[in-house]
Amino acid sequence: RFAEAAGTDNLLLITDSYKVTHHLQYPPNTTTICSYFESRGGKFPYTVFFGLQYILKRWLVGPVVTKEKIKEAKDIYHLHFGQDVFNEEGWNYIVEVHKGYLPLRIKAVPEGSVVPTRNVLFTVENTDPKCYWLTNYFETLLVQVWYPMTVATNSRCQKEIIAKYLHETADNLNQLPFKLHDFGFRGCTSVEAAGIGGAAHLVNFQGTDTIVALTTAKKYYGCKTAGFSIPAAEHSTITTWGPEGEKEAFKNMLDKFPTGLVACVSDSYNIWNACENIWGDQLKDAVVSRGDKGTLVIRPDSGEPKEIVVKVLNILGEKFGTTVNSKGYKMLPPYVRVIQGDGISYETLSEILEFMKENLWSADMLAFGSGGALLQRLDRDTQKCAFKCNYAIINGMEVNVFKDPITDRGKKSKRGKLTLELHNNEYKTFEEGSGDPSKDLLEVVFENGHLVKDYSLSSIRNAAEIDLVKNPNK
Ligand SMILES: O=C1OCCC/C1=C\Nc1ccccc1
Repeated sequence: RFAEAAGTDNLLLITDSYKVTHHLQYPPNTTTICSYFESRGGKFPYTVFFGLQYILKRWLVGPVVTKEKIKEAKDIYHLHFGQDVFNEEGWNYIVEVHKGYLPLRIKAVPEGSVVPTRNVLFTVENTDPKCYWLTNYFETLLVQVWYPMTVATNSRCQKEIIAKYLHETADNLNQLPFKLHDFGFRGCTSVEAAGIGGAAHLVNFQGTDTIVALTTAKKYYGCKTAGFSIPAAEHSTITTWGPEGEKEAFKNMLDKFPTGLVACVSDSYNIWNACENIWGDQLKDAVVSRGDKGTLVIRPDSGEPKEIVVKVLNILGEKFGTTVNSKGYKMLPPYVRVIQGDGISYETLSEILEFMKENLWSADMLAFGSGGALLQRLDRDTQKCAFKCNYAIINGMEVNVFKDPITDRGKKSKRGKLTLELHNNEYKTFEEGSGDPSKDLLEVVFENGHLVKDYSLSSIRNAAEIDLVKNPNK
Protein backbone atom coordinates (compact mmCIF):
# COMPACT_ATOMS: atom_id res chain seq x y z
CA ARG A 1 0.00 0.00 0.00
CA PHE A 2 2.72 2.45 1.01
CA ALA A 3 5.47 0.87 -1.07
CA GLU A 4 6.65 3.89 -3.06
CA ALA A 5 8.83 6.07 -0.84
CA ALA A 6 8.15 9.33 -2.70
CA GLY A 7 4.48 8.50 -3.15
CA THR A 8 4.95 7.74 -6.81
CA ASP A 9 6.71 5.50 -9.29
CA ASN A 10 5.68 7.77 -12.16
CA LEU A 11 8.86 8.90 -13.87
CA LEU A 12 7.05 11.89 -15.42
CA LEU A 13 6.77 13.32 -11.92
CA ILE A 14 10.46 12.82 -11.04
CA THR A 15 11.62 16.26 -12.12
CA ASP A 16 11.50 19.94 -11.15
CA SER A 17 8.28 21.77 -11.91
CA TYR A 18 9.92 24.33 -14.20
CA LYS A 19 11.16 21.55 -16.48
CA VAL A 20 7.59 20.61 -17.28
CA THR A 21 7.38 23.96 -19.14
CA HIS A 22 10.78 23.80 -20.91
CA HIS A 23 9.61 22.08 -24.12
CA LEU A 24 8.00 25.44 -24.98
CA GLN A 25 11.18 27.44 -24.38
CA TYR A 26 13.86 26.10 -26.73
CA PRO A 27 14.42 27.82 -30.11
CA PRO A 28 12.12 26.70 -32.94
CA ASN A 29 13.45 23.71 -34.89
CA THR A 30 15.69 22.51 -32.10
CA THR A 31 16.34 18.84 -32.85
CA THR A 32 19.21 17.89 -30.54
CA ILE A 33 20.11 18.88 -26.97
CA CYS A 34 23.24 17.39 -25.48
CA SER A 35 24.17 18.03 -21.85
CA TYR A 36 27.02 16.90 -19.61
CA PHE A 37 27.76 16.35 -15.94
CA GLU A 38 30.94 17.37 -14.10
CA SER A 39 32.35 18.14 -10.71
CA ARG A 40 33.64 21.73 -10.92
CA GLY A 41 35.98 21.04 -8.00
CA GLY A 42 35.58 21.37 -4.26
CA LYS A 43 36.78 19.52 -1.17
CA PHE A 44 38.54 16.70 -2.99
CA PRO A 45 40.75 17.03 -6.10
CA TYR A 46 39.15 14.05 -7.80
CA THR A 47 35.87 12.16 -7.69
CA VAL A 48 35.14 8.46 -7.70
CA PHE A 49 32.40 8.14 -10.29
CA PHE A 50 29.75 5.85 -8.78
CA GLY A 51 25.96 5.52 -8.61
CA LEU A 52 24.68 6.36 -12.10
CA GLN A 53 23.86 2.69 -12.70
CA TYR A 54 21.55 2.70 -9.68
CA ILE A 55 19.59 5.65 -11.14
CA LEU A 56 19.41 4.09 -14.60
CA LYS A 57 18.17 0.72 -13.31
CA ARG A 58 15.83 2.21 -10.70
CA TRP A 59 14.17 4.77 -12.95
CA LEU A 60 15.11 4.91 -16.65
CA VAL A 61 15.58 1.40 -18.03
CA GLY A 62 12.63 -0.30 -19.77
CA PRO A 63 9.22 0.86 -21.04
CA VAL A 64 8.95 3.50 -18.31
CA VAL A 65 6.41 5.75 -20.06
CA THR A 66 2.77 4.62 -20.25
CA LYS A 67 -0.58 6.16 -21.10
CA GLU A 68 -1.60 5.84 -17.46
CA LYS A 69 1.45 7.77 -16.26
CA ILE A 70 0.79 10.47 -18.85
CA LYS A 71 -2.81 10.80 -17.66
CA GLU A 72 -1.75 10.97 -14.01
CA ALA A 73 0.95 13.55 -14.76
CA LYS A 74 -1.41 15.64 -16.90
CA ASP A 75 -3.95 15.79 -14.08
CA ILE A 76 -1.38 16.60 -11.42
CA TYR A 77 0.29 19.32 -13.49
CA HIS A 78 -3.05 20.87 -14.40
CA LEU A 79 -3.72 21.35 -10.70
CA HIS A 80 -0.09 22.26 -9.90
CA PHE A 81 0.19 25.02 -12.53
CA GLY A 82 -3.49 25.94 -12.74
CA GLN A 83 -3.17 25.68 -16.50
CA ASP A 84 -2.23 23.18 -19.22
CA VAL A 85 1.56 23.41 -19.80
CA PHE A 86 2.33 19.69 -19.70
CA ASN A 87 3.80 18.21 -22.90
CA GLU A 88 1.10 15.58 -23.35
CA GLU A 89 1.75 15.30 -27.08
CA GLY A 90 5.47 14.79 -26.56
CA TRP A 91 4.98 12.01 -24.02
CA ASN A 92 2.29 10.33 -26.13
CA TYR A 93 4.78 10.32 -29.00
CA ILE A 94 7.23 8.38 -26.82
CA VAL A 95 4.59 5.77 -26.00
CA GLU A 96 3.35 5.47 -29.60
CA VAL A 97 6.65 5.61 -31.47
CA HIS A 98 9.12 4.32 -28.85
CA LYS A 99 6.78 1.96 -26.94
CA GLY A 100 7.53 3.87 -23.75
CA TYR A 101 11.32 3.48 -24.00
CA LEU A 102 13.22 6.73 -23.54
CA PRO A 103 14.96 7.88 -26.76
CA LEU A 104 18.11 9.01 -24.98
CA ARG A 105 21.79 8.09 -25.14
CA ILE A 106 23.90 8.35 -22.00
CA LYS A 107 27.67 8.00 -22.20
CA ALA A 108 29.63 7.80 -18.96
CA VAL A 109 33.09 7.16 -17.61
CA PRO A 110 33.17 3.59 -16.20
CA GLU A 111 31.86 3.33 -12.63
CA GLY A 112 34.66 3.35 -10.10
CA SER A 113 36.83 5.61 -12.26
CA VAL A 114 38.85 8.11 -10.25
CA VAL A 115 38.72 11.31 -12.27
CA PRO A 116 40.24 14.71 -11.45
CA THR A 117 37.55 17.39 -11.08
CA ARG A 118 36.53 19.64 -13.99
CA ASN A 119 36.30 16.70 -16.39
CA VAL A 120 33.18 15.50 -18.19
CA LEU A 121 31.81 12.44 -16.35
CA PHE A 122 28.73 11.68 -18.42
CA THR A 123 26.72 13.12 -21.31
CA VAL A 124 23.02 12.85 -22.17
CA GLU A 125 21.52 13.41 -25.63
CA ASN A 126 18.21 12.69 -27.33
CA THR A 127 18.27 10.04 -30.06
CA ASP A 128 14.99 11.17 -31.66
CA PRO A 129 15.02 14.74 -33.06
CA LYS A 130 11.45 15.28 -31.94
CA CYS A 131 12.49 14.63 -28.32
CA TYR A 132 14.96 17.49 -27.85
CA TRP A 133 13.01 18.47 -24.71
CA LEU A 134 13.68 15.09 -23.04
CA THR A 135 17.44 15.46 -22.46
CA ASN A 136 17.23 18.00 -19.65
CA TYR A 137 13.97 16.69 -18.21
CA PHE A 138 16.03 14.13 -16.28
CA GLU A 139 18.74 16.46 -15.06
CA THR A 140 17.05 16.55 -11.67
CA LEU A 141 17.23 12.80 -11.26
CA LEU A 142 20.65 12.29 -12.86
CA VAL A 143 22.34 15.00 -10.81
CA GLN A 144 21.43 13.04 -7.67
CA VAL A 145 24.46 10.95 -8.61
CA TRP A 146 26.32 13.66 -6.63
CA TYR A 147 25.49 11.70 -3.46
CA PRO A 148 26.94 8.22 -4.12
CA MET A 149 29.83 9.85 -6.00
CA THR A 150 30.72 12.15 -3.10
CA VAL A 151 30.33 9.41 -0.49
CA ALA A 152 32.60 7.12 -2.54
CA THR A 153 35.11 9.95 -2.91
CA ASN A 154 35.12 10.93 0.77
CA SER A 155 35.40 7.25 1.74
CA ARG A 156 38.32 6.67 -0.67
CA CYS A 157 40.19 9.71 0.62
CA GLN A 158 39.98 8.22 4.11
CA LYS A 159 41.24 4.90 2.74
CA GLU A 160 44.31 6.73 1.41
CA ILE A 161 45.02 8.18 4.86
CA ILE A 162 44.62 4.85 6.66
CA ALA A 163 46.73 3.08 4.02
CA LYS A 164 49.51 5.63 4.48
CA TYR A 165 49.68 4.98 8.23
CA LEU A 166 49.47 1.22 7.80
CA HIS A 167 52.30 1.47 5.26
CA GLU A 168 54.37 3.40 7.80
CA THR A 169 53.52 1.52 11.01
CA ALA A 170 52.08 -1.94 10.21
CA ASP A 171 53.52 -5.18 8.82
CA ASN A 172 51.03 -5.16 5.92
CA LEU A 173 47.81 -3.62 4.60
CA ASN A 174 45.77 -6.83 4.84
CA GLN A 175 43.22 -5.35 7.24
CA LEU A 176 42.69 -2.15 5.24
CA PRO A 177 39.29 -3.23 3.80
CA PHE A 178 37.96 -3.40 7.38
CA LYS A 179 39.49 -0.28 8.84
CA LEU A 180 36.58 2.10 8.25
CA HIS A 181 33.22 0.65 9.26
CA ASP A 182 29.95 2.28 8.15
CA PHE A 183 27.96 3.40 11.23
CA GLY A 184 25.80 5.79 9.23
CA PHE A 185 22.42 4.13 8.61
CA ARG A 186 20.50 6.05 11.33
CA GLY A 187 22.02 9.37 10.31
CA CYS A 188 20.79 9.14 6.73
CA THR A 189 17.70 11.01 5.54
CA SER A 190 16.00 7.81 4.32
CA VAL A 191 16.41 4.05 3.98
CA GLU A 192 16.94 4.57 0.22
CA ALA A 193 19.71 7.10 0.85
CA ALA A 194 21.38 4.76 3.33
CA GLY A 195 21.37 2.01 0.71
CA ILE A 196 22.89 4.24 -1.93
CA GLY A 197 25.44 5.90 0.34
CA GLY A 198 26.22 2.63 2.10
CA ALA A 199 26.90 0.96 -1.25
CA ALA A 200 29.15 3.86 -2.21
CA HIS A 201 31.28 3.29 0.89
CA LEU A 202 31.54 -0.39 -0.02
CA VAL A 203 33.32 0.58 -3.24
CA ASN A 204 36.33 1.21 -1.01
CA PHE A 205 35.78 -0.90 2.11
CA GLN A 206 34.08 -4.14 3.23
CA GLY A 207 32.98 -3.25 6.79
CA THR A 208 29.45 -1.99 7.30
CA ASP A 209 26.48 -2.03 9.69
CA THR A 210 24.26 -0.43 7.06
CA ILE A 211 22.43 -3.56 6.03
CA VAL A 212 20.50 -1.94 3.17
CA ALA A 213 23.89 -1.26 1.59
CA LEU A 214 24.14 -5.03 1.08
CA THR A 215 20.74 -5.30 -0.59
CA THR A 216 21.36 -2.21 -2.74
CA ALA A 217 24.77 -3.50 -3.86
CA LYS A 218 23.23 -6.89 -4.63
CA LYS A 219 20.23 -5.59 -6.58
CA TYR A 220 22.02 -2.87 -8.56
CA TYR A 221 25.66 -3.97 -8.67
CA GLY A 222 25.49 -7.75 -8.70
CA CYS A 223 27.37 -8.30 -5.49
CA LYS A 224 25.94 -11.09 -3.31
CA THR A 225 27.61 -10.02 -0.03
CA ALA A 226 29.20 -6.62 -0.40
CA GLY A 227 30.02 -6.09 3.27
CA PHE A 228 30.60 -7.77 6.62
CA SER A 229 30.16 -7.08 10.33
CA ILE A 230 30.66 -8.77 13.70
CA PRO A 231 28.73 -9.31 16.94
CA ALA A 232 28.88 -6.06 18.90
CA ALA A 233 27.37 -4.55 22.03
CA GLU A 234 25.49 -1.31 22.25
CA HIS A 235 25.10 0.70 25.45
CA SER A 236 21.67 -0.83 26.25
CA THR A 237 23.06 -4.37 26.31
CA ILE A 238 25.65 -3.25 28.85
CA THR A 239 23.78 -0.69 30.93
CA THR A 240 20.77 -2.99 31.50
CA TRP A 241 23.10 -5.03 33.74
CA GLY A 242 23.57 -1.90 35.89
CA PRO A 243 26.83 -0.17 36.88
CA GLU A 244 27.65 -3.01 39.28
CA GLY A 245 26.96 -5.52 36.52
CA GLU A 246 29.33 -4.22 33.86
CA LYS A 247 31.78 -7.06 34.44
CA GLU A 248 28.93 -9.60 34.09
CA ALA A 249 27.80 -7.86 30.91
CA PHE A 250 31.32 -8.03 29.47
CA LYS A 251 31.76 -11.65 30.56
CA ASN A 252 28.45 -12.47 28.86
CA MET A 253 29.81 -11.03 25.58
CA LEU A 254 32.81 -13.36 25.74
CA ASP A 255 30.63 -16.37 26.63
CA LYS A 256 27.98 -15.79 23.96
CA PHE A 257 30.54 -15.14 21.21
CA PRO A 258 33.41 -17.50 22.13
CA THR A 259 35.24 -17.36 18.79
CA GLY A 260 35.83 -14.73 16.13
CA LEU A 261 35.70 -11.00 16.71
CA VAL A 262 33.37 -9.50 19.27
CA ALA A 263 33.13 -5.77 19.96
CA CYS A 264 32.18 -4.34 23.31
CA VAL A 265 31.38 -0.69 23.97
CA SER A 266 33.17 0.05 27.24
CA ASP A 267 32.62 3.69 28.11
CA SER A 268 29.15 3.41 29.70
CA TYR A 269 30.53 4.50 33.07
CA ASN A 270 34.32 4.60 33.18
CA ILE A 271 36.39 3.46 30.23
CA TRP A 272 39.58 3.49 32.35
CA ASN A 273 38.06 1.18 34.97
CA ALA A 274 36.71 -1.03 32.18
CA CYS A 275 40.11 -1.40 30.51
CA GLU A 276 42.25 -1.45 33.65
CA ASN A 277 40.22 -3.50 36.11
CA ILE A 278 37.66 -5.47 34.09
CA TRP A 279 39.22 -6.36 30.72
CA GLY A 280 42.78 -6.04 32.02
CA ASP A 281 42.29 -7.85 35.34
CA GLN A 282 39.00 -9.53 36.30
CA LEU A 283 38.37 -10.90 32.77
CA LYS A 284 41.98 -10.97 31.63
CA ASP A 285 42.27 -14.78 31.56
CA ALA A 286 39.00 -15.07 29.63
CA VAL A 287 40.32 -12.60 27.05
CA VAL A 288 43.76 -14.19 26.77
CA SER A 289 42.38 -17.73 26.51
CA ARG A 290 40.65 -16.81 23.25
CA GLY A 291 44.15 -16.75 21.76
CA ASP A 292 44.12 -16.27 18.01
CA LYS A 293 40.68 -17.90 17.79
CA GLY A 294 38.83 -14.85 19.00
CA THR A 295 39.54 -11.15 19.21
CA LEU A 296 37.92 -8.80 21.70
CA VAL A 297 37.47 -5.35 20.13
CA ILE A 298 37.15 -2.72 22.86
CA ARG A 299 35.10 0.31 21.88
CA PRO A 300 35.47 3.66 23.59
CA ASP A 301 32.70 6.03 22.49
CA SER A 302 33.38 9.38 24.12
CA GLY A 303 36.11 11.85 24.96
CA GLU A 304 38.74 13.44 22.73
CA PRO A 305 39.37 10.66 20.19
CA LYS A 306 43.16 10.85 19.84
CA GLU A 307 43.72 11.05 23.63
CA ILE A 308 41.22 8.28 24.37
CA VAL A 309 42.61 5.90 21.73
CA VAL A 310 46.24 6.23 22.85
CA LYS A 311 45.38 6.04 26.56
CA VAL A 312 43.26 2.90 25.97
CA LEU A 313 46.06 1.33 23.93
CA ASN A 314 48.62 2.18 26.62
CA ILE A 315 46.49 0.56 29.35
CA LEU A 316 45.86 -2.53 27.22
CA GLY A 317 49.56 -2.67 26.38
CA GLU A 318 50.42 -2.61 30.09
CA LYS A 319 47.89 -5.33 30.88
CA PHE A 320 48.23 -7.70 27.92
CA GLY A 321 51.78 -6.94 26.83
CA THR A 322 53.10 -5.68 23.52
CA THR A 323 55.45 -6.73 20.75
CA VAL A 324 57.26 -4.55 18.21
CA ASN A 325 56.55 -5.14 14.53
CA SER A 326 58.73 -4.94 11.42
CA LYS A 327 58.26 -1.18 11.24
CA GLY A 328 59.21 -0.66 14.89
CA TYR A 329 55.72 0.04 16.19
CA LYS A 330 53.89 -1.55 19.11
CA MET A 331 51.34 -4.31 18.62
CA LEU A 332 48.89 -5.80 21.09
CA PRO A 333 48.41 -9.63 21.20
CA PRO A 334 46.03 -10.91 18.48
CA TYR A 335 43.12 -11.37 20.94
CA VAL A 336 42.59 -7.69 21.71
CA ARG A 337 42.03 -4.66 19.47
CA VAL A 338 40.29 -1.25 19.61
CA ILE A 339 37.63 0.40 17.48
CA GLN A 340 36.94 4.15 17.61
CA GLY A 341 33.48 4.98 16.28
CA ASP A 342 32.98 8.46 17.69
CA GLY A 343 34.05 11.68 15.97
CA ILE A 344 35.56 9.98 12.92
CA SER A 345 35.78 11.89 9.64
CA TYR A 346 38.20 12.74 6.84
CA GLU A 347 39.30 15.71 8.96
CA THR A 348 39.95 13.82 12.21
CA LEU A 349 41.49 10.54 10.96
CA SER A 350 44.98 11.94 10.41
CA GLU A 351 45.32 13.52 13.82
CA ILE A 352 44.30 10.27 15.55
CA LEU A 353 46.66 8.15 13.46
CA GLU A 354 49.49 10.68 13.76
CA PHE A 355 49.10 10.75 17.55
CA MET A 356 49.17 6.94 17.64
CA LYS A 357 52.35 7.01 15.55
CA GLU A 358 53.96 9.57 17.88
CA ASN A 359 53.20 7.17 20.72
CA LEU A 360 54.75 4.30 18.76
CA TRP A 361 51.49 2.40 18.23
CA SER A 362 50.86 0.56 14.95
CA ALA A 363 47.82 1.81 13.05
CA ASP A 364 46.88 -1.86 12.72
CA MET A 365 45.73 -1.88 16.37
CA LEU A 366 42.74 0.36 15.62
CA ALA A 367 39.67 0.27 13.40
CA PHE A 368 37.30 3.18 12.83
CA GLY A 369 33.54 3.53 12.61
CA SER A 370 32.04 6.57 10.93
CA GLY A 371 28.40 7.62 10.62
CA GLY A 372 27.24 11.13 9.91
CA ALA A 373 30.48 12.26 8.36
CA LEU A 374 30.56 9.21 6.08
CA LEU A 375 27.01 9.20 4.73
CA GLN A 376 25.42 12.52 5.55
CA ARG A 377 27.73 15.50 6.11
CA LEU A 378 28.03 16.13 2.37
CA ASP A 379 26.03 17.99 -0.21
CA ARG A 380 25.97 18.69 -3.94
CA ASP A 381 28.38 21.59 -3.42
CA THR A 382 31.01 19.46 -1.67
CA GLN A 383 32.23 18.60 -5.17
CA LYS A 384 30.22 21.29 -7.04
CA CYS A 385 28.35 18.82 -9.21
CA ALA A 386 26.64 20.41 -12.18
CA PHE A 387 24.76 19.45 -15.33
CA LYS A 388 24.80 21.86 -18.29
CA CYS A 389 23.92 21.93 -21.96
CA ASN A 390 27.04 21.88 -24.12
CA TYR A 391 25.76 21.24 -27.64
CA ALA A 392 22.62 21.56 -29.74
CA ILE A 393 21.39 21.27 -33.30
CA ILE A 394 19.00 24.04 -34.26
CA ASN A 395 17.65 24.49 -37.78
CA GLY A 396 20.11 21.77 -38.78
CA MET A 397 23.05 23.84 -37.52
CA GLU A 398 25.45 22.72 -34.80
CA VAL A 399 25.65 25.10 -31.86
CA ASN A 400 28.34 25.05 -29.18
CA VAL A 401 26.26 25.95 -26.15
CA PHE A 402 27.75 27.39 -22.97
CA LYS A 403 27.30 29.71 -20.03
CA ASP A 404 30.02 32.02 -18.77
CA PRO A 405 28.59 34.33 -16.07
CA ILE A 406 30.62 37.51 -15.58
CA THR A 407 29.48 37.25 -11.97
CA ASP A 408 31.19 33.86 -11.41
CA ARG A 409 33.73 32.65 -13.93
CA GLY A 410 34.00 29.40 -11.92
CA LYS A 411 30.58 28.52 -13.26
CA LYS A 412 31.69 28.66 -16.89
CA SER A 413 30.52 25.49 -18.63
CA LYS A 414 32.15 23.27 -21.25
CA ARG A 415 31.05 23.82 -24.81
CA GLY A 416 30.57 21.80 -27.97
CA LYS A 417 31.04 18.09 -28.47
CA LEU A 418 32.97 16.69 -25.52
CA THR A 419 35.25 13.70 -25.22
CA LEU A 420 37.18 12.42 -22.20
CA GLU A 421 40.57 11.10 -23.24
CA LEU A 422 43.91 10.08 -21.77
CA HIS A 423 46.49 12.71 -22.62
CA ASN A 424 50.04 12.14 -21.32
CA ASN A 425 48.50 9.43 -19.15
CA GLU A 426 46.11 11.91 -17.52
CA TYR A 427 42.41 12.49 -18.02
CA LYS A 428 41.66 15.44 -20.27
CA THR A 429 38.34 16.79 -21.51
CA PHE A 430 38.33 17.94 -25.12
CA GLU A 431 35.73 20.56 -26.06
CA GLU A 432 34.19 21.84 -29.30
CA GLY A 433 34.76 18.53 -30.99
CA SER A 434 38.54 18.98 -30.72
CA GLY A 435 38.94 15.46 -29.36
CA ASP A 436 39.12 12.08 -31.06
CA PRO A 437 35.85 10.16 -30.64
CA SER A 438 37.73 6.90 -31.16
CA LYS A 439 39.69 7.70 -27.97
CA ASP A 440 36.67 8.75 -25.93
CA LEU A 441 36.67 7.07 -22.52
CA LEU A 442 32.97 7.81 -22.09
CA GLU A 443 31.08 4.59 -22.79
CA VAL A 444 27.46 4.27 -23.90
CA VAL A 445 25.74 2.95 -20.75
CA PHE A 446 22.13 3.66 -21.73
CA GLU A 447 20.49 3.85 -25.16
CA ASN A 448 16.81 4.01 -26.08
CA GLY A 449 15.67 2.58 -22.79
CA HIS A 450 18.17 -0.24 -22.62
CA LEU A 451 21.11 -0.64 -20.25
CA VAL A 452 24.16 -1.09 -22.47
CA LYS A 453 26.79 -1.57 -19.74
CA ASP A 454 26.27 -3.31 -16.40
CA TYR A 455 29.24 -2.73 -14.06
CA SER A 456 29.79 -5.22 -11.22
CA LEU A 457 30.89 -4.01 -7.80
CA SER A 458 34.09 -6.05 -8.15
CA SER A 459 35.05 -4.23 -11.37
CA ILE A 460 34.19 -0.92 -9.70
CA ARG A 461 36.30 -1.78 -6.65
CA ASN A 462 39.23 -2.56 -8.93
CA ALA A 463 38.84 0.70 -10.83
CA ALA A 464 38.70 2.69 -7.58
CA GLU A 465 41.55 0.88 -5.80
CA ILE A 466 44.18 3.17 -4.30
CA ASP A 467 47.78 3.20 -5.47
CA LEU A 468 49.24 2.00 -2.19
CA VAL A 469 47.30 -1.24 -2.55
CA LYS A 470 48.09 -1.61 -6.24
CA ASN A 471 51.75 -0.73 -5.72
CA PRO A 472 52.57 -1.43 -2.06
CA ASN A 473 56.25 -0.59 -2.49
CA LYS A 474 55.50 2.92 -3.74
O1 LIG B 1 27.82 2.20 17.27
C1 LIG B 1 27.17 1.97 16.27
O2 LIG B 1 26.34 2.95 15.83
C2 LIG B 1 25.41 2.71 14.79
C3 LIG B 1 25.81 1.70 13.81
C4 LIG B 1 26.42 0.48 14.40
C5 LIG B 1 27.30 0.75 15.56
C6 LIG B 1 28.27 -0.15 15.97
N1 LIG B 1 28.50 -1.30 15.28
C7 LIG B 1 29.69 -2.01 15.42
C8 LIG B 1 30.01 -2.95 14.44
C9 LIG B 1 31.20 -3.66 14.50
C10 LIG B 1 32.08 -3.44 15.55
C11 LIG B 1 31.75 -2.49 16.53
C12 LIG B 1 30.58 -1.78 16.47
